[in-house]
Amino acid sequence: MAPAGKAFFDLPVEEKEKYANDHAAGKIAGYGSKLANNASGQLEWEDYYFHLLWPEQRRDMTTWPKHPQEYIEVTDAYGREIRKLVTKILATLSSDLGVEEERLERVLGGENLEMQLKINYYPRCPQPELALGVEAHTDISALTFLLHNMVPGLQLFYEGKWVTAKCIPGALIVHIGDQVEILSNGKFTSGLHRGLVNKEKVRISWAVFCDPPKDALIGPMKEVVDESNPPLFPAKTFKEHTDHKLFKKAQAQAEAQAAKKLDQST
Ligand SMILES: O=C(O)CCC(=O)C(=O)O
Ligand SMILES: [Fe+2]
Repeated sequence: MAPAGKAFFDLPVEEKEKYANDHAAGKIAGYGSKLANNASGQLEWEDYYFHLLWPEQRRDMTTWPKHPQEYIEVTDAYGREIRKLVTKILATLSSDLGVEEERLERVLGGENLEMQLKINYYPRCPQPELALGVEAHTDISALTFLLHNMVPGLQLFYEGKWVTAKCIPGALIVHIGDQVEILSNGKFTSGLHRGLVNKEKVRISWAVFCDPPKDALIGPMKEVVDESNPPLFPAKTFKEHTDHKLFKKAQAQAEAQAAKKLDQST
């Protein structure tokens, strides 16, 4: 799957632009480019490709790249393997929480559980200290599965500092996302992480986000809440959780911009 994904980004720009997304028109799937200042004033710089991978019957194949030729077949095969792994991991996490094995998968939508693929392409950056590929965040997903092209750049915030993830050939990195943190009432935590750009090499990562359907109600599960463990999060639909997070991000950006203006005018 990795060579097929990389080959897409090696295509001429005109070819890639045929798959361009259009957020303003509500078309979120496809090829996109990000060059923006984040809330801390650092430049975010990456290209990406985003499309739905699961459930199979909801895929829109017009949003999947047709070049390279093997893209669809290998990405489909990868998606099937990840889907099986999702069931296994959710069963293990459910057992750890002392609930039935199927419990987490069921609240996350069961058959309707979604997987979105995002391929991140971080260009070489001559001054990597001035730019970030993806700013510090936790994933809004339930789980995230990450593969990358062995160029270091993924960092996790651990015990008060940024730690660079090791590059282990063939290893799959699994993140707990916000939805599992909420369902477990904080027993599992959604890890803060970021993606750095590299001075010498292009970095590519493949993230599969495993999400509940938009209308699924996600709150701390009743089995993990009691008098001494009151709910730490309000129950909301996945869409409401997403909108809230986007709103807070936009607010932080606006505040940072305002502070910068004030700074410049004094
Ligand atoms: O590039 C990476 O390793 C991380 C990307 C990431 O965190 C994301 O797309 O949510
Ligand atoms: Fe992430």
